[in-house]
Amino acid sequence: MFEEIRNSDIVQERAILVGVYGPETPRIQAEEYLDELELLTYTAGGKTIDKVLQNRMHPDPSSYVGSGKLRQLKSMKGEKNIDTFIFDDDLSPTQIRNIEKETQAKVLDRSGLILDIFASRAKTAAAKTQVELAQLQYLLPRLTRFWTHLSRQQGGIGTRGPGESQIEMDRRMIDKRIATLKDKLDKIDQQRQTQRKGRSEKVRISLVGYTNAGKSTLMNGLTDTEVLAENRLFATLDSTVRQYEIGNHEVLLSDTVGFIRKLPHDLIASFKSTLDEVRECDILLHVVDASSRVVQDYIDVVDDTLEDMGVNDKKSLLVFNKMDIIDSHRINELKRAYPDAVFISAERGIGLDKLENRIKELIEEDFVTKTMTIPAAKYEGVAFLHREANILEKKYEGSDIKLTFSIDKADLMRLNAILDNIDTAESVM
Ligand SMILES: Nc1nc2c(ncn2[C@@H]2O[C@H](COP(=O)(O)OP(=O)(O)OP(=O)(O)O)[C@@H](O)[C@H]2O)c(=O)[nH]1
Ligand SMILES: [Mg+2]
Repeated sequence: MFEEIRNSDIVQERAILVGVYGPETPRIQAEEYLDELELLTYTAGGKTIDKVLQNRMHPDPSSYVGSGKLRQLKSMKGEKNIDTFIFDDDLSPTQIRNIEKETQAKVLDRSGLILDIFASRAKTAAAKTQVELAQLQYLLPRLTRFWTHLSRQQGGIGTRGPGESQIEMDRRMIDKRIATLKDKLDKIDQQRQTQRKGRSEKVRISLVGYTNAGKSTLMNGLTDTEVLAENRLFATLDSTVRQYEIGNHEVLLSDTVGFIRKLPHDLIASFKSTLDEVRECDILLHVVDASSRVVQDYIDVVDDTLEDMGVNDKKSLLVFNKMDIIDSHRINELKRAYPDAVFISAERGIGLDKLENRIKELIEEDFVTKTMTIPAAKYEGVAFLHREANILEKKYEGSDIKLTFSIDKADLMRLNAILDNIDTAESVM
């Protein structure tokens, strides 16, 4: 009995997905987008019953699709017992209101859906605060609709929404909450900056990429840890950092939130603290799901998002993942198109050695090998080298120590400052 009630509670919301195609978005691309929207809907706990695409020059400003299509949606709602229409683009408050009025169903747009997923998946305090901030910023311009919606539920059809003054009051309340959340995020930000300072000597590598590309699986494969990886979008919402070694280099590898086409702008802004890990790293590993039909689209979305975040001059390596599920013909095609990329299967552990070698090469690009004879009195310099450099050879010559080491160029400058330019220094490379 109890079980039955539980089951009826978790009946999935039944949704129809709606998109448009036309001169700017060819049909095949629009179909791919709706497939992605279906995965988003599934991630949010909904079930896609049908997908509807309309050929239009532009989305209709008052109702996104044309009025004929809107009537069709309405009749589909009755026939297929639909709860919700989910639109692939962001809708204006007016569009949402008009579509809801005509179809008498719940209407969601892409940003609303993504925010909902983020809200349900946020686990850490930081992620929760960041999502709430983005949600309120999304809600603010839509407040009128929100209220008419509420009052309809409370007072039945025909009840008028609350007066302007009540909306105004609510707006002020939300503004206040937004300010509080921003304060809270500033504090989290400061804490994280302090944490990051403490580990500045290590090479920092960030995994970035489209959601579901396999970033967390790769993190697990490289570092032998267990971060959550699953076939839903946005499995990871906060960043996780793991220390690990490549060659002789100590590396901090971070896994973070994935990107998606049309990620709501408020969301990127409020995830600043999480994404600082990416902003401040030395090397980006851009993970791509090679089994996708639209690989370059995914790469572009990630590159554009990085640019929006102000990240554009980092060393980066393209990593094509999921090689185990694509055929050799396609692999060759990709290898020709992306000659500098590394091809792996994070899940099967294929190609990880090669990937590590490439990472090592990238790290060492910035390294120089030096031999120096350091007088024992300059022990601070010796200590610095033990901390920051790879010591390749060490010989005692009387009270002096002769060291051969490889070191990051920036650290070499710091070393020179410490040693006050010892004149016995000689370069090997
Ligand atoms: N076939 C195959 N599947 C893989 C591979 N790597 C990851 N996957 C699957 O892809 C899905 C997503 O993997 P995740 O590691 O969670 O992806 P992510 O990039 O961290 O995703 P988000 O955190 O959601 O942005 C999971 O179902 C993995 O099992 C691979 O090499 N081959
Ligand atoms: Mg992940």
